[in-house]
Amino acid sequence: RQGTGLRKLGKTADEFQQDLLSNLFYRRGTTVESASARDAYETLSLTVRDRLAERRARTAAAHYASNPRWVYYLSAEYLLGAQLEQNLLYSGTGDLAAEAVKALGFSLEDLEDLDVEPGLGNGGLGRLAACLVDSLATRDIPAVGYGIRYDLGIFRQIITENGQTELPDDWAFHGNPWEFPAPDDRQAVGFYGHTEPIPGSETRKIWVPGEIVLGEPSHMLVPGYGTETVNIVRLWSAKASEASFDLSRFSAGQYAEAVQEAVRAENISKVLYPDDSTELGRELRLKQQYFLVSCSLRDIVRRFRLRNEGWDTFAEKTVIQLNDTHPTIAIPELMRLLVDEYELEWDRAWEITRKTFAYTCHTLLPEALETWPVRMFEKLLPRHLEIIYLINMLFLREVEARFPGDHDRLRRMSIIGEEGERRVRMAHLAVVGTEAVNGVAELHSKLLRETVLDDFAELWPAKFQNVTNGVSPRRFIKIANPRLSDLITEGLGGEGWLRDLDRLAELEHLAGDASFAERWQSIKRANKVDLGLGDPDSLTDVMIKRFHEYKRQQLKLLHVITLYHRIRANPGGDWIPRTILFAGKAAPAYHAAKDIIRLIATVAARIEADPVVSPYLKVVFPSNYNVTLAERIIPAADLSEQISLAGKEASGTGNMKLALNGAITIGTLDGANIEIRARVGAENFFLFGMDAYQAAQTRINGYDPRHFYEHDAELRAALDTLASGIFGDVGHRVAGSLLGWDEYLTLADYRGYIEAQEEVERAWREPARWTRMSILNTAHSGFFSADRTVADYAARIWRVAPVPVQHED
Ligand SMILES: CCc1ccc([C@H](C)CC(=O)N[C@@H]2O[C@H](CO)[C@@H](O)[C@H](O)[C@H]2O)cc1
Repeated sequence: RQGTGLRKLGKTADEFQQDLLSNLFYRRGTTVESASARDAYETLSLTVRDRLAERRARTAAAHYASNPRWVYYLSAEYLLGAQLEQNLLYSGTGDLAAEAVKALGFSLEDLEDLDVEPGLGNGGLGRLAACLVDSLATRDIPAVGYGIRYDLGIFRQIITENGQTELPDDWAFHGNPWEFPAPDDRQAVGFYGHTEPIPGSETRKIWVPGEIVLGEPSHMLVPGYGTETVNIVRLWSAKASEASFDLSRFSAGQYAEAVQEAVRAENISKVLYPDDSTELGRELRLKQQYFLVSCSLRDIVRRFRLRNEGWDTFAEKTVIQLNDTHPTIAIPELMRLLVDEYELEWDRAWEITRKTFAYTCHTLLPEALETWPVRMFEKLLPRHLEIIYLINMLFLREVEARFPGDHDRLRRMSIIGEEGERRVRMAHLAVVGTEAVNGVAELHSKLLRETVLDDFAELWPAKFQNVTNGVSPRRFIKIANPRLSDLITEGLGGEGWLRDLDRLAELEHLAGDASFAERWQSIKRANKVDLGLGDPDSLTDVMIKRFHEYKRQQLKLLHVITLYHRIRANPGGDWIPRTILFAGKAAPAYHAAKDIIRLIATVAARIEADPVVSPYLKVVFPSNYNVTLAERIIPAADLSEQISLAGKEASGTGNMKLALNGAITIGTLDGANIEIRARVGAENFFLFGMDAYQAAQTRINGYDPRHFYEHDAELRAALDTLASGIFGDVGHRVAGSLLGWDEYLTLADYRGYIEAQEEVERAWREPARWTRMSILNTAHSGFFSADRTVADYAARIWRVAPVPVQHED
């Protein structure tokens, strides 16, 4: 430590207090007397950050000394969640902080309410990235997450009777104490322009961009839990090059024009695209993707060349995971750097590139698989299009050799789609240019091999893998549900389970213990009281996820209407009080999903106002679902709704978080539901509906939703009520789409779903049985830890090993 400049950061309450006060004075420039809550929050954050930065310094030293193989995670989205509570837990300073801020006249809770949640993602894909970087650090694996620092994150959602309204999310409006801007690591990124041949070289070209934008990184610390490792996430924001301000126009009074180029440049990282399943093909989105990729690859190459090793070790020292197709342009970009800038031979460069990348696919929806118009590529990235053409030509030669004369196969597999407007198929480029392709749950990976990417799986079967998703047990149990966490720690004799989640299985023998079960139940009730959105003794039935017709929030709505009818038909019946909680955002341009949100809000208000039904049924829809709200809702849930049409939800991760917190799943054989049911036991899972193959067959055989309308009286009554106009024309529209095409076979699965809900009610009437099922769901969900997911990637795709970081002396 001598001469390292690393200050000894005290562990005692006094020393922590000292640090807090000196940060208030020297870094916040204020005094105890005039300190505001924001002063206290910023100061506490810096004081905690210092302790993580100290570990970061030791981590960097250990990584430099061991010259390891690095994992680089490229993702257009990260849903990191609120930072303060996590960093207090991971730095072990929670109690010290609570004491110290009291002296400033604040409580930790006050300050946690000021904590930022960087909403730099849409949903599952973005949150998975956050859970994986957390587990990479916890498993001591050297890694960097690269992303975009959007000024405006996922929109803030307001829910009224008219449905969803979107407001900009200026998440860092008050600044963000958890990041370290690093302007000295800026990278220049080119766009547009043209290419020029290089005399004597048939593969190398010069690219003369028409526009240059600067990428400025700022990194956030990613501490491991119960270990010393602190990795980083590096987020790029677009800056205009110095020369962009047009002084002559300014002095001519053309102020807007003077800054226009700067605005254009900075627009690249201005806002996150709020779509999570339909590509809109906007040029700015492709610009964002190339911006992320170009900055990150230059940074990765800079870090590699610091060690002066030859290019042949690049793929040994580097594995780059592509989080869906969004960063796939990285493949031709690395080829451009190696061939055009570092003058490697094409074949050698291609060998290195293919060995460096791996691709994770997160969807099965055809409309979510990105394809970009060739003409847009030609304009925006002319050199990359040339490189893609050459990659495709050599690839099709390989296919031709393997399947001679099979022209239809060549057309199907080509990276360039020739139907109609010519388009670059990013998923095909991702498969061709990577060493490994994986789905995110067993069924998903199987369907990828059998459907979307079947030709590629036939050509390269060994390339296709499965890595089932996982979630962070620290954020989604320890931080979200401290009561349950403490009970588990008591039951298992220590907190080891937080780093070894399979140990939850030891809870099985407590499932029959009446006092343990009683405490388990009372914790769930206390969490419901905290949530304060419904009667804590009611069955809390939760559907929390992005709105999409394949996720079938519309099916849940049909259940609500059916319950509404049943209760009105028999007001004195022995009805189980139920609180049905919806939460989630819809992409602003996804009108069918927004209709469902609006209809739910209208139905909720009508039930609330109905004296016969409201004593038994309450529909709540808290707005602006995000990571922080998820942490509040999940511990309070009894029933977890995972009712997507089988074959559509790649995995789901909310299903895992809810099961880990003792919620019992009602669901279809889709995504990771299948693996949850296999592990918690069929008797602890409410199953219904067609499986993926039956669903596909139903569509092939010709599906007539009206058949179910005509042959199911309750379904007909529910649809008639929706269409009756009492819920406005939105009800009519939703009923119309279900009776018209019903893309996701909602009506076909209705009766099975209603019967499963009746099974739910029978189980709920036996509290001991329900609590036992709840405990066993938690006990057998250890597999769904993101630590296990990372261990799978590390062993089967990344081939990396942990690098221990020594404790401070
Ligand atoms: C082009 C627009 C776009 C944007 C995002 C996406 C994501 C892939 C959508 C997404 O978040 N997928 C979800 O990923 C989770 C993590 O693997 C899975 O658990 C979910 O099942 C899957 O829907 C697709 C298309």
